Amino acid sequence: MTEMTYKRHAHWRDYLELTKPRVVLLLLLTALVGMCLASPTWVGWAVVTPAMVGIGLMSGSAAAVNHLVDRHIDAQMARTLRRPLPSGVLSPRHVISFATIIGALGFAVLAIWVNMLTAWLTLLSLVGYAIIYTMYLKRATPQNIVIGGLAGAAPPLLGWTAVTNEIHPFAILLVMIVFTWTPPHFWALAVHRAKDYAKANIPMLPVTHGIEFTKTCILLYTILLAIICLLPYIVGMSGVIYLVGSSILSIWFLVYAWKLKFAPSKHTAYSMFTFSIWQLMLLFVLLLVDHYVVTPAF
Ligand code: HEM
Ligand SMILES: CC(C)=CCC/C(C)=C/CC/C(C)=C/COP(=O)(O)OP(=O)(O)O
Repeated sequence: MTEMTYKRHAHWRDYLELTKPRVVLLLLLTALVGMCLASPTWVGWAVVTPAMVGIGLMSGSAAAVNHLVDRHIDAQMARTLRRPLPSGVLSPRHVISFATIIGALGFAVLAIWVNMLTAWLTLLSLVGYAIIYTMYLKRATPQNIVIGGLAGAAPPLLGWTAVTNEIHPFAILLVMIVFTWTPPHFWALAVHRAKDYAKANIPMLPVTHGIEFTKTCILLYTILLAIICLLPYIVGMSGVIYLVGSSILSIWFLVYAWKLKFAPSKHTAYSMFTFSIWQLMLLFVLLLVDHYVVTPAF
């Protein structure tokens, strides 16, 4: 693309948009909860600050690479065509430089001030999302987001290893929660936006297997999620505040999934997508509150 086609000068907000800031904020909340649950007492800002900065920068870098790789398909979908690359506000070269700089900076922060295990695992997540999911899986299989979801689910583990420098089964349990949450989160949106994905020729589940099959998968994953959300209480990681709060959230999410399958209105799919974000956020806030209020040190 030549300079002639740029519509306006780039603004710092365009760079911020490349990092998918709201997604990264929720990822960081899950990382923070991983850090806090890794220790019975407050872990201290000396670990929390560099871990959040490093994980945040590397997630933002992964998101910017996603914008770069997807710029042609983003230009074909109503939801994404106004992004900085398809709208011609930023050039691919700008985006490559930006993603490289913040990605390398994030890795350096983790390597210097946190630990190498966390730095490598975060790099693995970056590669998982930016390369494996975006470049290959997204275009190859309707299971793209299930497998790719592992990268987005990693931050609680990254937070945990930042504190302890080891991989603990409780951290894997937190990863499993986000991993199982991802299909209903995304497929609810994909049902709402199925025509967009079909137009851009992306093999998302509603495009390849139809809306009804996708709704059944959403319901099954939501049931699985409700079961997995009981595990933190069952294994003694969390207490009764978590149990009560998470059960309410699970039932609420199940009602959405049930309604989407058996009694949908025009808005059910999008409302369920919006609720999914609140559900995950509140679930992790509950883990945090419960940890400091009722759960004895393990
Ligand atoms: C492969 C995994 C995932 C896929 C395919 C996916 C897909 C999407 C898509 C397409 C949107 C855009 C909706 C829109 O523009 O209206 C979105 C929004 C969002 N996602 Fe995900 N997501 C995934 C994982 C995650 C994870 C792991 C988190 C956080 C823990 C997350 C948090 C969010 C948030 C907060 C939004 C709202 C963003 C906004 O309002 O700008 N997502 N997701
Ligand atoms: C280092 C680390 C933890 C990396 C994970 C980074 C990350 C930003 C994960 C979020 C997953 C996500 C928003 C997928 C949507 O991509 P999409 O291309 O399907 O959606 P789009 O059409 O909105 O771009």
